[in-house]
Amino acid sequence: MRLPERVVVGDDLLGTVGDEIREVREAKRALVITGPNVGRMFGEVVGRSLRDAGLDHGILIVDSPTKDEARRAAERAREFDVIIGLGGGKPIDVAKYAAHLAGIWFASVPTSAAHDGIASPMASLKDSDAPYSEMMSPPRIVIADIRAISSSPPNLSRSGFGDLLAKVTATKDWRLAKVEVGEYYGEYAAHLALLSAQVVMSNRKLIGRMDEDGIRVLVEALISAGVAAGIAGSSRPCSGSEHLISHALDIISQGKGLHGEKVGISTTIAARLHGMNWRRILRALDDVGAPTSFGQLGIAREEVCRAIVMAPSIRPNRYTILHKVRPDHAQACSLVDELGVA
Ligand SMILES: NC(=O)C1=CN([C@@H]2O[C@H](COP(=O)(O)OP(=O)(O)OC[C@H]3O[C@@H](n4cnc5c(N)ncnc54)[C@H](OP(=O)(O)O)[C@@H]3O)[C@@H](O)[C@H]2O)C=CC1
Ligand SMILES: O=C(CO)COP(=O)(O)O
Ligand SMILES: [Zn+2]
Repeated sequence: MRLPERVVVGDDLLGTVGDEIREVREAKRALVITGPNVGRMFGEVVGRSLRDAGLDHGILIVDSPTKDEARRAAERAREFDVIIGLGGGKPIDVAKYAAHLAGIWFASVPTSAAHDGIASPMASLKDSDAPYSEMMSPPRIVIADIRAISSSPPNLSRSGFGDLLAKVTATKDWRLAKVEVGEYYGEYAAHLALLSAQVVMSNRKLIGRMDEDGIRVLVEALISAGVAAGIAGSSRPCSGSEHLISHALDIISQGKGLHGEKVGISTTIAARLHGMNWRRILRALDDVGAPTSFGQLGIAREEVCRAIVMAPSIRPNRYTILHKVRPDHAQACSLVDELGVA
């Protein structure tokens, strides 16, 4: 099992990043990897906290989560003892991969609650051979500043809610794979991932308000889901057929919609194929104000039909309901029409 050593969740933590880093391990030089907007918003406060804690630091702005970008970051990181991934899923994934290549540890400092990669040991890099995550090491420390995350645009938190709902079908797919193809099924990791979905489902009204109380529930659930992946040793408890549809859309409809938005809507399709209550998933998305149709993300019906057909070929060795049903184009389109998610 690969788990973070320390997880700190609370208010106004960005100004304590330097002290937290020093608390976990002796370090003299920290490289902050962040995005352009987040760097502008929070780079200074984090930089000051590092200086105050006696750490020299550099800042690297990354635009896209590619392996090329992560390799460049790893080269730069050779002059540093620790990498800090500050921002959304993309800089955190680049930080994770760069730390892995450079052989140093890294800290995850999320500024949004849009995905469950905050505490997970996986990174998704976009120019890799495969359009899904690879195993790395988890962050040694996670510092989640609820106040900063609560001030992020609400569509980011709604996306995180969608990424968590996915655990309902991801864990169902995992159990199916045990029954149909004899895959290892981790009962504990599956229950933990499912719990993160159940907790946000039952707190959806609170989360929908997007205040600090609701965001805290969401962030803790995202961290828990990442821990479930750390326990399983793969993203299996967090990613099933719904993620395959979203990965296919990343290829077919590049740049449209956030990861968790696509995953959330795709969860209704996966739930329908499993014979589960898909309307409940759709209502939950609606209750927090998340998109309930691909059209809202600028993705056309035809693109969704093609993504459903493509999805089973995306990832070898991860059996899901899509591998069992293998919908053809006409069946995929009628599924989309039945659910009204086009
Ligand atoms: N490793 C894993 O286990 C997982 C990885 N992922 C990956 O994560 C990525 C998706 O992450 P996601 O966070 O949705 O996308 P991004 O990292 O692209 O973040 C989306 C946008 O939010 C902005 N942002 C972040 N925080 C704030 C804030 N506080 N205020 C204002 N704007 C903010 C970012 O700014 P800026 O431009 O500065 O970056 C960016 O423009 C995908 O690549 C996906 O594959 C998803 C799930 C799990
Ligand atoms: O997004 C993820 C979990 O939420 C990672 O899943 P993948 O391994 O399918 O990329
Ligand atoms: Zn995901």
